[in-house]
Formats: sequence, C-alpha cells, structure tokens
Amino acid sequence: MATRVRPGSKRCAVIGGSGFLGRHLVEKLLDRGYSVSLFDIRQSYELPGVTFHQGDLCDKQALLSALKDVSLVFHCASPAPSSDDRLLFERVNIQGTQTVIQACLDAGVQKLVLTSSASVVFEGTDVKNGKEDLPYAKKPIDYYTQTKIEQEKLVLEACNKPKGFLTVAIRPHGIFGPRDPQLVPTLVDAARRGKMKFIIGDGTNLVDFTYVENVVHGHILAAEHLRADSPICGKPYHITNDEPIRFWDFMSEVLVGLGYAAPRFHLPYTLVYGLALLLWLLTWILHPFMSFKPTFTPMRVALAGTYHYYSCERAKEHLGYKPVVSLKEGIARTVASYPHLRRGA
Ligand SMILES: NC(=O)C1=CN([C@@H]2O[C@H](COP(=O)(O)OP(=O)(O)OC[C@H]3O[C@@H](n4cnc5c(N)ncnc54)[C@H](O)[C@@H]3O)[C@@H](O)[C@H]2O)C=CC1
Ligand SMILES: CC(C)=CCC[C@@H](C)[C@H]1CC[C@H]2C3=C(CC[C@]12C)[C@@]1(C)CCC(=O)C[C@@H]1CC3
Repeated sequence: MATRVRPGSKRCAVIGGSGFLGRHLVEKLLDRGYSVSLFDIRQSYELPGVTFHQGDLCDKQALLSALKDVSLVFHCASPAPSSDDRLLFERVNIQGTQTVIQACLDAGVQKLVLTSSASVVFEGTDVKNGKEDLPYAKKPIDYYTQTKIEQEKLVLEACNKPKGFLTVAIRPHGIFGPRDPQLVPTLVDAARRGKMKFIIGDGTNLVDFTYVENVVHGHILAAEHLRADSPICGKPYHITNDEPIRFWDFMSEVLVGLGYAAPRFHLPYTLVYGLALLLWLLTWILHPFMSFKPTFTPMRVALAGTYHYYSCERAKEHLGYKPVVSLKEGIARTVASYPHLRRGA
C-alpha cells in the first residue's frame, strides 16, 4: 500500500485528458492552479504545467507512473460511442475502470471523479426531467451505454471512507463546444450529404445539450466538495445547462449559424425508427461481405425523436452548481469555432 498523498495537494491526474472534454478540463484545472498529470492512449497537444503519460488505462503499471504524488484523479476516458465495438467497450470501460480503481488505491489517491453519462438511465423512450434516483436502464440502447452503467457502478461502489478513498460520478448529457469531434461534425456531414431536410416526429421533443465549460465546472465542483463528511460521496450527479431545448431547434440553430438550411419536412417517428431497424438488420446480415456504416441507426433515431432531459437540482443543492455559460452563448461560441465547417468553406 502506497503512502497517502498530502491532502489538499494541487496535483491531479486526468485520464482521457487528450479528448474533447478532457482537454477543456485540463485547461480549466491549470487556470485554477492545479498541475496536471495527463494519461491517454494518444497525445493531442502540449501545455506548460501538464506532464503527458502515454498508455492504455488497462495497464496498471503505466497508470501507476502517471498517478505518482497525485491526490485527485478525473477519469474521462472512453472509446467513442460510434465505434459500437462490444469487446473494446468491455475491456476499456469495465476491466479498465477496475484497473483505474486498483491503481488509485495502490498509489494512495484520495479522490476519484468519474465522467459517467445521463444515458445510463435512457432506454430509447421519453425521459422528462429525470432525477438521479431513476433506475439504470434494463435495456441500454447500445454497448457503450451498457458498459457506462457497469463503469459507474464500479466507481460508486469503490467509495470507501474508512480507507480514505472517495468517489463521485458526473453524468453529463449532449456535450457540445469548440473542438468537439462528434456532434457538430456529424451534423454538418449529414447536411452536406443532403440528409438534414427532415424532422423526425413532430419536432417538439426536449433534450439537454450541455456546453462543455459547464460540464468542466461540474467536475471541478464535485472534486472540491468531495470530503468524508459531504453527502456527495459515492453518488451520481446530473450536470446539464438546465435549459432543455427542442432537439430540432438546437440542430437548426447550429446548422443555420454555419450557413446551412434548417430541416423543414416532418417524417413519422415510427416509420423512421422501423426503417433504421431494417437497415441495421441488413448491415448485420451483410457484414461478412461488405462494411457499411449507416447514418440512421435505431439509437440515433431514438436520440433525435424522444424527450431526454434531466434535472440538475441535486448538483445545485449539494455542489452549489449553476451553469456558467448559457445555451445561447454556448451555441454562438461553438458556431464561431468551426469556420472550416461553414457552408462553402
Ligand atoms: N461527448 C458527450 O456528449 C458525452 C460524453 N460523455 C463521457 O465523457 C467522457 C469524455 O468524452 P469525450 O471527451 O466526448 O470523448 P473523446 O473521445 O474526445 O475523449 C476520450 C479520450 O479517452 C481516450 N481513451 C480511450 N481509450 C483509452 C484507453 N484505453 N486508455 C487511455 N485513454 C483512452 C481517448 O484517446 C480520448 O482522448 C467519456 O467518458 C464519455 O463517455 C458522457 C456524456 C456525453
Ligand atoms: C443530446 C445527445 C445525447 C446528443 C448526442 C449527439 C449525437 C448522438 C447527435 C449529434 C448529431 C446528431 C444527428 C443525428 C442523431 C443524433 C446525433 C448523431 C441524426 C443522424 C438523426 C437523424 C437525421 O435526420 C440526421 C441526424 C444527423 C445528426
């Protein structure tokens, strides 16, 4: 057992710090006077105050060198949801998270903050103002979500006050902002291929989209409130913009901001979902002979056509959380950050 790192030390580690959320988190931690040990399977940038450790989080020895003298760990690494690779998700999100917990214990880390996801309770049907006491999805919509559930359970169950090891999970939803490699690029790609003409369903379904700086703020508040006497130990927290918006209004604002037309024509939800299922089945049957990744997967249609927004009251009460960037401002900053994705660029 390693000696405990001095409590209050401002040295922390960010596992997954080369990614979209991870990099924003690292930048804010540096602003707040932390020094950062960044652990990731790939390096995407360099910054003063950051020591980069390249490695796979399933490798405990590699992790241990990154966790030396660290008292606080943020774990925000995951394979991309679009990879849809069951074995990879199980290896990284489940076995890898067990390895992260064991490495934290061996290294004398005192606090572990996990980036989970609000999708852990989403089954493809409406969730309106969902609170943290909703049960985990019995039928998760994909392998990514299934392994995020197991990962969250592992981290929260590892919280052990007598051992001095405290854990908490942040559940963001629909993170967007500058440098996001998923949401805006997928949307623009669909628009450029003429696939953004249609609204699935009546277009009134409300969804949470959360500006990345608010997600970062929630993580740092959780880390700084995580003490043996606080109610947050071993609990999950939704972090949202607290401004649910119609899914299709959000898509339209981003598209119009980048010079593309907003979708206008309505298609019935059940029809599109049924077609997506059929396409998924065909892709599955034909996968030994050809590889094809459809834009319309049943999971994406469910995300685009149902309500899924969550209450962040618990975070407000226990963490003093309040979004620091409004949705309007977040969309404006995001649109301005993608000049290369503008129509005609
Ligand atoms: N982007 C979103 O809308 C949402 C994301 N989340 C969660 O937030 C976290 C961060 O997501 P993003 O920044 O969007 O993803 P991202 O793909 O940009 O970042 C993930 C990072 O993890 C690293 N990574 C993957 N496998 C690894 C391994 N075996 N060992 C070491 N590093 C590894 C990647 O290299 C990447 O830098 C993830 O846990 C994700 O599940 C949760 C809810 C919504
Ligand atoms: C709130 C939340 C969980 C957002 C997640 C982000 C992505 C799942 C979306 C980002 C771009 C979206 C998108 C579609 C589905 C959901 C996204 C991938 C469509 C494929 C839905 C069907 C269409 O008409 C085209 C859309 C392109 C963009």
